Amino acid sequence: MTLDLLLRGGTLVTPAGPLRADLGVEGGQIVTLALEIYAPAHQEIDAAGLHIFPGVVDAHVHLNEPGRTHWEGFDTGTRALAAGGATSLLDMPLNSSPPVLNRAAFEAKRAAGQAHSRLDFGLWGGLTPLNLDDLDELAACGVVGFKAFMSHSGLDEFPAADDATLYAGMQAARRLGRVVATHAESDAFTRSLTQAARQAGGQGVRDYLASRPPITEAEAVSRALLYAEDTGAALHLVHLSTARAVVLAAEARARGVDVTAETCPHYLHFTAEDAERAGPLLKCAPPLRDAATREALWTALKAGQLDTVGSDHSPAPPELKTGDDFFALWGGISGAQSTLNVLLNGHWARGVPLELIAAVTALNPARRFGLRGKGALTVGADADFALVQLDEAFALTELHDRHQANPYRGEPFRGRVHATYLRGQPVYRWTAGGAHFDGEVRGRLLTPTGDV
Ligand SMILES: NC(=O)N[C@H]1NC(=O)NC1=O
Ligand SMILES: [Zn+2]
Ligand SMILES: [Zn+2]
Repeated sequence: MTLDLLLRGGTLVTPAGPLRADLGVEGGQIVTLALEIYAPAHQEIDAAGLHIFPGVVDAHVHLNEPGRTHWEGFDTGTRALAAGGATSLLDMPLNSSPPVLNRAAFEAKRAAGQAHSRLDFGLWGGLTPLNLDDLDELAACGVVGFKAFMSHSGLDEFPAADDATLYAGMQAARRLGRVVATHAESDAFTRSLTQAARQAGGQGVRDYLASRPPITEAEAVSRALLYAEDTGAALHLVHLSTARAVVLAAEARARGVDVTAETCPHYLHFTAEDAERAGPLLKCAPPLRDAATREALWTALKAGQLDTVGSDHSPAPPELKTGDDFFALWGGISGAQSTLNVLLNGHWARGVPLELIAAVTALNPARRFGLRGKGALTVGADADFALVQLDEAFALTELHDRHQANPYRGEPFRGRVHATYLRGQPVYRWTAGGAHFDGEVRGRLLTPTGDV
């Protein structure tokens, strides 16, 4: 047997911890793992001194193609993801246009992904009052789950799910064997607090932060958990920004609710004070919180109470991030490239184990969304991995997403991604000469196997 590729001398980040081992690839899959592999190979890579992470499965990105490719698209978005060590992504049903609310919109986005995605991609369908009748056909198309907003989404074409819609959507999702993901902020709270702030003439960053206090998240999370408990649906709480919400999820899980919790790198890396300084680049919903909350999220992560970390990469053109009225600016953070790096900073500064980083960025999202062959460095899995020089310090200056403005620009990190491989082929390589992307587009549609 001649292997296609042999990685020699690296340290694999396995679920049981870092392990010095060689890794052999054939036909795009990992076919052998051993302390030393003697089989001949067409290509050998000296991975001595490098850590090999399972490719990041970013379950929360907004690539916005078709329809808003000038905000972000599959080509630029997947370049940034690959440079950050990602090999798979799950794209949200908005802010592409039309949003993925039915079969035709699914097919349009699938075609765009197949034409332009450098990475394997799965698609979320939307759950809104407009498309309860379309959930069955979206499931048949292969959506990984249904995403609902419990407050205004920022786009009128993707209306928030009222309580009855969310409940009915969960009943359908349970029947269809799909996860429901919620953007859990209370519409009643956010709407009235926003209105009150604006009526009082508030239009600054502090006014915005104050209009979405932690109770707006806790209240919506509680309601979503109650509905999941009642319907038996699988619930994925995206972008939790407070430890209180994480605790609510953990308590529900302890009493048998099928719930997983995501946070995002920006809640682990930045604070409200950073937002006050940096302004529009750090506008997001839920908003950034204080330093104590950030610390509590790291603690929850280390305690295993956060299942996944997704980027919620949601960029917009500079003109939508410019203006005096902070409420009117686009809310969304450009973070596709930096998820693994934020977590590696947590490894260095807070002792987050490498295998936990691999779990929240790869294994857990792959399992939760039924992505067979993804998420771990095991024999039979797709040969998706990132080669990382763990102790290499650098400032993030080369960003590959569509727009240059990025809150992570210049941030100090330690742990540089030197190469990313998808199904045994390089998609990204970093050398002293700079970044190199493989010319070919090979992304495949990922559909859930059903074991959610
Ligand atoms: N529509 C959209 O991308 N919204 C995202 N942006 C953000 O900051 N929070 C979100 O849910
Ligand atoms: Zn959201
Ligand atoms: Zn999002």
